[in-house]
Formats: sequence, structure tokens, C-alpha cells
Amino acid sequence: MQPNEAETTWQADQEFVDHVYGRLDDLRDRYRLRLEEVRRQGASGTPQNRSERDAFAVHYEDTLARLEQVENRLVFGRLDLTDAARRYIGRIGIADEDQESLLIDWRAPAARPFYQATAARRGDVVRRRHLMTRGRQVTGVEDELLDTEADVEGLTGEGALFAAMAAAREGRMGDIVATIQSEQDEIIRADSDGVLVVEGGPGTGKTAVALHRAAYLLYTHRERLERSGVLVVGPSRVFLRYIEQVLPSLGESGVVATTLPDLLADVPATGTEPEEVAAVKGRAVMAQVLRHAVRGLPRRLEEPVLLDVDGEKVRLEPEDVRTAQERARRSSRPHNVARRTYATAVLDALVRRWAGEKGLDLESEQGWLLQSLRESRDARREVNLRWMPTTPEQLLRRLYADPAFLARHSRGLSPADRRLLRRPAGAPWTPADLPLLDELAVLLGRMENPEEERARLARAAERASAIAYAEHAIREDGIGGGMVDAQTLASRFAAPEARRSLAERAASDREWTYGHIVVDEAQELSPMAWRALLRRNPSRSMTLVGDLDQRSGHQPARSWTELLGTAASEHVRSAALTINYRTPAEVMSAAVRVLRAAGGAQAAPARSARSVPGSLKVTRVADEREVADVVVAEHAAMGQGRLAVVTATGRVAAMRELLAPRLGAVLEAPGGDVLAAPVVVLDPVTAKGLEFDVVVLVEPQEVAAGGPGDLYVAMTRPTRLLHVLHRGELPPGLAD
Ligand SMILES: Nc1ncnc2c1ncn2[C@@H]1O[C@H](COP(=O)(O)OP(=O)(O)OP(=O)(O)O)[C@@H](O)[C@H]1O
Repeated sequence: MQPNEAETTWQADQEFVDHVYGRLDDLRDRYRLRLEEVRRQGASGTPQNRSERDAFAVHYEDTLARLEQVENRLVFGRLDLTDAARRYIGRIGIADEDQESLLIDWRAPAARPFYQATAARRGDVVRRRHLMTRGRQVTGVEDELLDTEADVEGLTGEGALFAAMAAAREGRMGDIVATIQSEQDEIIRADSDGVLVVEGGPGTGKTAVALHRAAYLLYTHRERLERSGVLVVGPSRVFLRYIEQVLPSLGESGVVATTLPDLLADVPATGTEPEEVAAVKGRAVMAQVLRHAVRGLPRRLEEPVLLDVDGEKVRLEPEDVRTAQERARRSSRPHNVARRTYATAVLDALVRRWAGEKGLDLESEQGWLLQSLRESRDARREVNLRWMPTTPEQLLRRLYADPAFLARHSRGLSPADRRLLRRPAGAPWTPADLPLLDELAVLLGRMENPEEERARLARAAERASAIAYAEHAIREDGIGGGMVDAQTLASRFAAPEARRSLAERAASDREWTYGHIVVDEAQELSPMAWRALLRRNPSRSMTLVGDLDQRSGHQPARSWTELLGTAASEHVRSAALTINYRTPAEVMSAAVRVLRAAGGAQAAPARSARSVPGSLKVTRVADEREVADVVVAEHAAMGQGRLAVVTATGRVAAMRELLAPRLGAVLEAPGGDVLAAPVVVLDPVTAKGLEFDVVVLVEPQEVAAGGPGDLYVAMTRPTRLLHVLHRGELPPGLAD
């Protein structure tokens, strides 16, 4: 598309931009004032007044934060329409004093042609203008005229897009709101029902699209999602920090972001294990194994036993236990909760028999009979033994450590699978254990926990004493002046719910169910992990983005159904992204050759949006000194930007030591923030999802030891240059 030569100035745009920023400043001032006012009123008034004020304060704080975060590139687009009207498109919607729309939110239906209009499907748009700004100044514009019949296949806003692609990376992901491409826009605005799996090769914008979709859904379904929350699940804490600025820059700050282990874990998962073991633990059949193990927990009574109750003998029959267990099972409650039903039923049977044998009137005597049974150690032990409460940790440890117990419950697992699961009882938990513990938590339910009960009573007592203290203060010291009652005064000591945002409340509740869940790097999920996520999303509204070719390990999944389990197929629809905005074509084609030689490349690989001549270098090095020489030289040549040395996990520490004397402060400090330093050393798993201007890949064959997906990830991280260094053999596909 040709730029419009006639329009070379952007005076009118600058005036508009000034006007909108002025209005933004006004709005900020207004909210600041309101917030100050509410805070000044403090905690006086009735509890209702007070919680209303808290709610307002949270609302003002959120709105103010939102208005502060959209400063940068607030306005980035303009649509000129056939009726000579203009629409300016920006990060958020802004209206003037009379509530007339000034700036259109990029997510609003009226903004859609900015991303979708082409000459062939232009609707009422004649011109699309991209505005480049620095601070509050317009520094350039790029026009696309849609009133010609020109062929318009391809990218929109190429100038702005190529500038974004070529810009030096800053270690944090930015938003793409000004240059979203049409295939991305379709996915961002797709219907929120069901599970949408977005598949795409490296650099196709899967992460970017997933985050913009979260912002879009929050905008479109604000009421529902602000009550239930949106969860973003990422592959690592480093990755979450990498993306943490994207949603706030889109005016959305109330999203919970976490890794899967952090979402599921009550226990730390510090253990490691061979890939085959984790694979067995992740299989859908484990859900049956766990269910079976829980159902098998209650024990039968084989023979009648005589219980000593207050010096008398009371008979417990196998039938009493069996019937009580049956009743508890029929309640369909979790094991630990159903236990109470069972215990009540057994005691009931015992009381009846005892009363019958003694010839007592059941109705009038059952109170003390029951009490005596409860106090009898014998009765307590026999009753409890047949239905022991248990924790997820206890049960899973037993499954792993007791081969006979596992064998009893493991239909669907082969003897070899069972051997893989074996391990000593004291071994630390691994990430693959967490979905199993999570599943067990549901099957077992909460234990009757005397400690929790004590804590609850302590809290109640604390509150009662706070109220008593407040009453005393009001009476003796004359505070309050009729303005405040004891309850309200006491509430000042507590943290009322209204003061916490929904995101804070959701993040602190492991069982919170979210209105929408976004999963990035979803190719790393297992069927058991998938089940854990579904439990947190009863409305079945999810976006999964991933690339099966980037999966770690040697057990490739050929389809999403295979990856998530057949149960997933009924919920899932899919979409694809096809253009790689990160990796130069030269690097991408080498990466695909290597992947194909290793048996990968399930989907048609993504097409690179740009070619960068000289972006792939392969150098044979003689020793480590030469490795350091190359890294130092590439860093010096890079200018602005960031460089990653990617090497096998076992080599990371040694590589940092090798480079430290040569690079000094530009090298990330050990244990430091890998996103902050200009030069970092990473293993391929940590590199997942990240990107760098330059990547120096050391010994690719070793990197491939973790699976072909790891090498593919490592090769596709750079935006400008991939420099491969090797002493050993090169992998097939790269050697040519
Ligand atoms: N429409 C766009 N305009 C500008 N930049 C874009 C666009 N789409 C993607 N990008 C950029 O391309 C890069 C890759 O995007 P992103 O990380 O979302 O890809 P991905 O598919 O998740 O990659 P991978 O699977 O390799 O981790 C990012 O720098 C992103 O900002």
C-alpha cells in the first residue's frame, strides 16, 4: 500500500493527542482528589458506611493506577471514514466532559477495522493511519489507503510493525496493541466460551496474543470477569516477570499470574526425576488409580469384636461396619468428610444393639449410651481403624513406597510403570506430583483438623476481646462521640475483605475458580495437570497457547488430544498463528531443518516476517577461551540490546564463571535477575518464551540432550543473530 503523499503533516493529529493527554491529566487529578477525600474520612461511620468507603477507595486506586499506566503511546491509530469522520484508536477509551467519546479503546467494536480492514473488505474505512509518538509528541505517521483496489494480502502497518520487530530488546515484553495483525486479532476477539487452543511456531505472538486476549475479555465481559477473575499460567517465575508489564500497559492490572506449581502447591516441589517417571505421573489413568486408592481406604471388619465400654462388653459386627461404610460411600462426599457419616452410623448401630441387649428403652437412654461409646478407647479405636482420615501427602507417599498397595489400585498401569513410580517414603515432591496431590485433595476433602478449629476459636475470642476493649474505650475515655460503635472500632484491627482486590483474594485461595484461564507454553501440560486446571475453571472458558514442537523431553505429543487426554477433545477448538515476528528467516529455516532431522515439525512451520542477512553464524571453537572471545566480541558488536548464552543445564554455572572475568558488570550476577543484565547465561528450559537480540548457542548437541524441542527453543530466541559454537559434532540439519 502506498503512503498518501498528499498528507505529510500531522498537525491535526498532534492537536488531538494534546487534547486527549489533557483530558487524561484531568481524569487523574479528579480521581486523586476523590481518593484523598475518602481517605480523609477515615474509618468513622457505621460499618456499612465504612465498607462502602473501602470499596470506593479500592475502585479509585485501581482506576488511578490504570490511568497512570497508559501514558506511553496512549494514541496510536486513526481511521478515516467514507463520511469524512475520524476515529482515533488508543490504549483505553477516553470520553470528554460531556461523555462524548474522544479516544476509542482498541478493544471496542468500533476499533476493529483498524486491525481488520483491507482494501477488499474495507467497510466504511478509506484510510488507516498509524501514529508514531515519543512522550506526548507525534513523531511520524504511516498511512494505508483502502480506497484503491490494490492487492492487500499480507501485513498491516508494515512500517510500524518492522520498527517494532527490529527494535532492541529491553528484557521485558512490551504490548503489540499498535500493530496487532489480522490473524492475531481474530484470536484475540474470539468468543470466550470453551477452550481455545492457539497453536503457532516460535515468535508468532502466542504470548502476546494470549495477553491481549485476556485484556480483551476483561473489557468485553468486565462484570463477569471482575467477579471471578482471570488467571494467567506461565512456565516459570522468570517468564512471569518477563510478561508482567504487558497487561498493566493495556490498562488491566487485576489479573493473577502464576506458574502451575505455585498454583497447585501447598508443598514445595524441589525434587527432580527422570522424564519417564514424570510422564507416568502425568497420564490420565492416574486419576483412576487415585480414585481407586481412595475408595479402597476404608477397611472391612472380618470378625465380630467385643468392645470394652465402661466395663461392659459390647459387640461390633462386621455387618455394622459394612452398612455404615456403604452409607458413607453413598453420600458421595470426599473420604475425610464422609468419615463422619460412617462414624455416626456405626455408633448408631452399636447403641441399638447395646440397648437391645440390656433391655433399655432406646429413645430415653441413647444419650448416655452414645456418650459412653464415645468415651471408650476400645470403641474409638475399632471405629476409627475402619475409616482412617488421611492427607493427600500420606496417601501418595504410600502409593509410591508400598508396591503391594500400588498394585492393588493400579489397573491401567503396567508392571514397568509401577516400577517407575516406586521411591522411598522420604523423597521430596516433584512438579509432576503436584497435580496428583491436587486431585487427591478433592477426593479426600478436608480433614477434621483440631488445630484449624482451635485457630478459628482463637480468632473469635480475639474479636470478642477487641470489641470489649473498644466498648471500654468508648465508655471510659469518651472516644467515639456517638460517631462510632464498638463493633466498628474493633474492625479497625482487622483487614476487611473490601480492602483487598479480587486478584489478591483469588491469589491467596488455592481453590479459587476463575472466569477465564490463559495458559502459556501449554505444550508442557500433562493430562493430570490439565484436570487440575479444569477444576479451577468450571465455566470452561480458557485460552491455551503453545507449540507441540517446543515441548521439552523425548516423548513428543503429536496432537493436543494426545497431550491433554481424550477427555479434552470435547471442549477444545483450535486456531493457528502462522507468521514469526521474532526470528530472522535465515535462523528459522536452520532451526526447522534441525527439528525435522530430529523427527519434529508437526505443523507447517511459521513463516518469518523478515530476513536478516548474516543472522546465522556457526563457528568451530578450539577451547573455552575461544567461547569467551566470541561472547565478548558479539556483546561489543551488539550495541543496544540483550545477549543470551544458551547452553546445556549442566554447563550454566561453569559458563558464568568463564565469562565473569571478561564481562564484569554486564554479566548477570549469580542468582541475580536474568531479565536485568545485558548478558545472561541460560539453560534452554529457562529460555522458553523469552527472546534476545543475540543468542550464542554453545554445543547444540548437548542442548538437544534434553530433547529436540529444547534445541528448537534455543535456536529460535534471537531477533538479530544466532551464533552457534561447537567443539563436538553439530546436530544433523545444522551440519549442512
Ligand atoms: N503484531 C505484532 N506486532 C509487533 N510485534 C509483534 C507482533 N506479534 C508478535 N510480535 C513480537 O514478536 C515477538 C514474539 O512474540 P511472542 O513471544 O508472543 O511469540 P510466541 O509465539 O509466544 O513465541 P515462542 O513460542 O517462541 O515463545 C515478541 O517480541 C512480540 O512482541
